[in-house]
Amino acid sequence: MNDSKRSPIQSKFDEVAANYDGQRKKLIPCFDDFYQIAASLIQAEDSAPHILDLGAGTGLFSRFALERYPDANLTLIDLSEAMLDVAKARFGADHPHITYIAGDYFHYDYPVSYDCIISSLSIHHLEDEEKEALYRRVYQLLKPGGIFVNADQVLGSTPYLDQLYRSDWQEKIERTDLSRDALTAAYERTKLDKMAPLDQQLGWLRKAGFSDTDCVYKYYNFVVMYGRKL
Ligand SMILES: C[S@@+](CC[C@H](N)C(=O)[O-])C[C@H]1O[C@@H](n2cnc3c(N)ncnc32)[C@H](O)[C@@H]1O
Repeated sequence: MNDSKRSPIQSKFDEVAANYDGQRKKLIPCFDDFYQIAASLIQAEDSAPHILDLGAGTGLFSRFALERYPDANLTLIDLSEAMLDVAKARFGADHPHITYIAGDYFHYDYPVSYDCIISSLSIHHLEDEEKEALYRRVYQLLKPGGIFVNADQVLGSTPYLDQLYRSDWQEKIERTDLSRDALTAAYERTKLDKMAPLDQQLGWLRKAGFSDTDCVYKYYNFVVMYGRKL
C-alpha cells in the first residue's frame, strides 16, 4: 500500500513484521506466563469454537488458541498485511478454518458472532473512548456464554507506579542481546501507546455487560483481563 495511506501503527508494524517473532520473548519479560495464562482462559463447549483475534499480528496468541482448540474456526484481523503474512506462513494461507482480514478491527463489520474473542498487546493502541466502545462491541459480538480475553499493557494507576513499570521494562530489555536498532525501534513503537489504567478498563468491561470480569494475571503493567457474557 502507498505509504501516505498507511496509519502510523500500520507502518510501524509493517516495518518490524519480519523480525517481530524473534524479538518478542526479549521484549516481553513475562512472555511465557503472559500468553500461556491468557490461552488457558480460552474455553468453549464446542470443540470447534469460532474465535476472533483482534490485532492478531503474526498470530502469536492465535497459535496458543489453536493448540487448545485444533479444530477452531479462527479469524485473525490486523491493520498490517505484513504482520498477517507472517501469520499466513505460520498457519498456511489456505488453511480451511482460518480467515485472515487486513483491516481495522474497530470499524470492521463482522458477519457472524463468536464463542471467544481474544486480543494481545493491541487494544492499548486505541484512544480510551474507542477502547470502551470496542468492549461494548465485543460484548455484542459474543454468543451467550462467550468469553473475552484481553492480554495487554496498562497504565500504572499513579505516575510513580507507571514510571516504576517503565523503568523495570527498560532495564530488562537493555540486558537482552537485542541490537541497538531493535531497541530504538521498540522505544519508538511505545510512542504509539495509549494505555489506560487497569481498574478503569475492568469498569468499562463491567459496564459493557460482562460478568466475572477480572485481571487474572499481572506482571508490572502486563495484564490479562477476562470477562464472560452470560
Ligand atoms: C504489538 S502487536 C501484537 C500482535 C499480536 N497480537 C501479538 O500478541 O504478538 C499489535 C498489533 O495490533 C495491530 N493493530 C493495532 N490497532 C489495530 C486496529 N485498530 N485494527 C487492527 N489491527 C490493529 C497492529 O497492526 C499490530 O499488528
